[in-house]
Amino acid sequence: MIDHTHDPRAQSWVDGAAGHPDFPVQNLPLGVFSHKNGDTAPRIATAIGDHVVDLAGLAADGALPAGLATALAQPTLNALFRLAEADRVALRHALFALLSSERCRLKVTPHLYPAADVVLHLPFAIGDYTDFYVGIHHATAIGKLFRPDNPLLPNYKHVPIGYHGRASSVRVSGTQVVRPWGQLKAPDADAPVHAPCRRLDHELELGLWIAGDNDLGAPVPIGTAWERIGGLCLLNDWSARDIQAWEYQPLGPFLAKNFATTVSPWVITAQALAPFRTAPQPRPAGDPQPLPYLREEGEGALAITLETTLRTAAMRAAGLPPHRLSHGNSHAAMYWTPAQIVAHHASNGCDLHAGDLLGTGTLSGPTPESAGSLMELSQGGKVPLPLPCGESRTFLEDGDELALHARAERDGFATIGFGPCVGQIMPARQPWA
Ligand SMILES: O=C(O)/C=C/C(=O)CC(=O)CC(=O)O
Ligand SMILES: [Ca+2]
Ligand SMILES: [Mg+2]
Repeated sequence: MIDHTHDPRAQSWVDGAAGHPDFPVQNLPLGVFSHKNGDTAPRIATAIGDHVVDLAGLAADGALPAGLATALAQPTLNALFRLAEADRVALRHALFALLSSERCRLKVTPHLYPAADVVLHLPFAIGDYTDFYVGIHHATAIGKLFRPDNPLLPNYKHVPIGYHGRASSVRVSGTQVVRPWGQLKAPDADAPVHAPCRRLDHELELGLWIAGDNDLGAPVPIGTAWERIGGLCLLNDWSARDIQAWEYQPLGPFLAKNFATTVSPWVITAQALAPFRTAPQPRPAGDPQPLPYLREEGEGALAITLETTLRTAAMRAAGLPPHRLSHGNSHAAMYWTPAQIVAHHASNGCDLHAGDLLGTGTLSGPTPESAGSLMELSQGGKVPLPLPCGESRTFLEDGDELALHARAERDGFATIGFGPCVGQIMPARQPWA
């Protein structure tokens, strides 16, 4: 739904919010923060420019729709996203009015804090996490590296492929990532060794935050699947490629991917993203049409600009900014849409609940510079990438800081950003010594 909250002429009275690259008043993402000093209990917030607004505080003052006060007083977004979509639309409209109208300055100011003074938390208590594989260029490229004769398996164009991930190790942006140990077996070795991962990689993905609930046994029809997407985030499905190559058959990724998954803290709501919905890429001639339960009409796809950057310890020491590793767009990457992912996941009656997290899969574009993992960028570790400071990388080294970025942009609309999804690699621990 596109309404006046998308008017590109609207500006917030909050200092620095007008023209902010991520959080102008047209975005109004939802998240959870606590104060660095003072009261450290987590509270629900929105971001506006370089500030956050405490929504529990605003609701307690009676400045937000009364029916939302209980959900807004919780330490996570689960209760708010269990409510009907209309409630989150009402919240967006109320926040837009409060933050764009100068008359509301006095009402909001007691609840406005500089982003630098707060810490952001995981926005949901995550019940379940599933990762898909809808990036067809990634699936083809990585398939070639794992299975040279058989890159894209015959099911790919019929079924949105996924694997069940692990919710316990999902962390918010900024959390350090400890290099995992695992079983590694070089192709020419007789036996595996147990050692720290040597081929540590990132995966550039979008995360879908589920809204609402469906009962066990009750599928989600494709026509209503978008209503179950509360919002999006960036997701880094850190991947230990050497562990993965040895363990993944026949059941798929396990310890190669469940040691850490990083998400960006702000939920970019489905309402904020409405102007950036577009028709899916037409399927190439000769590709099968989706089965009826996956057939989606209209503007089900998303056009979101994506970027990854890397900063090594040497670059940090030299005061250099992060180096761009890749840039692309979700529209060029996704063979299946967000609604197809949700409808397929629930098509057997699997119940999805508010705060569940679904990863899209790595969103590599069709060109080498838009690859969403180092495995692709370094062609399986064969071609090192040159970096500033005279360094190079095939895979991540200790001290490296990897960041994902995303923006939704379209002529005639204010650009909105996701805020970064960052993780720094820490050395493997030595639990076996
Ligand atoms: O075996 C393969 O082809 C590779 C599988 C994955 O790496 C799983 C995954 O995380 C998919 C993705 O992010 O696109
Ligand atoms: Ca993945
Ligand atoms: Mg993971």
